[in-house]
Amino acid sequence: MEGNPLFPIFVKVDQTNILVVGGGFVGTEKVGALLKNDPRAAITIVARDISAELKQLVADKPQIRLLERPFMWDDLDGRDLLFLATDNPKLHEEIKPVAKKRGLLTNVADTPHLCDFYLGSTVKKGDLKIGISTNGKSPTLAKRIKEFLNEELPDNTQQLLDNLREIRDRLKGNLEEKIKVLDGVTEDWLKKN
Ligand SMILES: C[C@@]1(CC(=O)O)C2=NC(=C\c3[nH]c(c(CCC(=O)O)c3CC(=O)O)Cc3[nH]c(c(CC(=O)O)c3CCC(=O)O)/C=C3\N/C(=C\2)[C@@H](CCC(=O)O)[C@]3(C)CC(=O)O)/[C@H]1CCC(=O)O
Ligand SMILES: NC(=O)c1ccc[n+]([C@@H]2O[C@H](COP(=O)([O-])OP(=O)(O)OC[C@H]3O[C@@H](n4cnc5c(N)ncnc54)[C@H](O)[C@@H]3O)[C@@H](O)[C@H]2O)c1
Repeated sequence: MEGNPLFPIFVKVDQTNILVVGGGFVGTEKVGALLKNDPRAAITIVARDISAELKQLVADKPQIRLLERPFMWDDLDGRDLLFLATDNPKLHEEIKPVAKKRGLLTNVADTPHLCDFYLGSTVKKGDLKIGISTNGKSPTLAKRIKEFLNEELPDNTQQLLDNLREIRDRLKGNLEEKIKVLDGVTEDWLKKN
């Protein structure tokens, strides 16, 4: 396969039932990434020990459930997405095929071959969100591209989006005519900024 075959989607994590197994460094990173995108994210965390940092991160989020005990098979019931982030790779190998059979999409810390999906590096300017993937080749490069885009994207991006929405709502005519006008309005945006 040449190039990056991953299909990007943007998930509504406030209406997704997410299970994170493991509450150490990596578990905290994954929960942090979910909450940074949407503080309403619906997450259950099950871990033998949940770190003080993770407890603090979710302290003001009543929709997050903390289960401080070892993983049990029933924990998979009703989940949509699964993150495996324990320090026990054997446990991950065991859980993954069962999760797959039950139709769950799984991300396994540090184990690309067991992942159904990867997390991307994300850039956010108001309503604009850009997801970056290097197909697992270099998360460090993804981070650098994120920093570059954060720096270079104009500060008026949200204003432009709001204006475009207004223009779009006001425009009469068929879709083709609308696209023509909206293309015209945005043509020089990045060049001017
Ligand atoms: C988006 C982000 C979210 C997150 O998960 O935090 C993310 N990694 C981030 C950072 C980061 N991760 C690592 C470093 C250290 C330096 C380096 O290795 O480059 C840095 C950089 C840093 O921290 O500066 C270590 C690492 N990561 C993976 C492996 C395993 C392997 O490659 O085999 C190892 C080696 C572990 C080891 O050797 O011990 C694997 C994955 N990491 C991914 C995502 C997926 C691919 C995304 C893509 O295609 O680009 C994938 C495949 C699976 C997944 O995790 O979903 C976040 C983006 C940065 C940001 O936005 O700030
Ligand atoms: N620490 C890093 O910088 C880093 C970076 C990339 C990948 N990794 C990998 O990610 C994995 C997790 O690393 P970490 O640093 O988060 O480890 P950690 O020791 O900080 O956390 C492990 C977590 O798993 C929980 N756990 C272990 N067995 C369990 C079970 N049976 N049921 C429920 N919870 C259980 C522990 O209680 C703890 O909360 C490791 O495989 C590691 O190699 C670590």
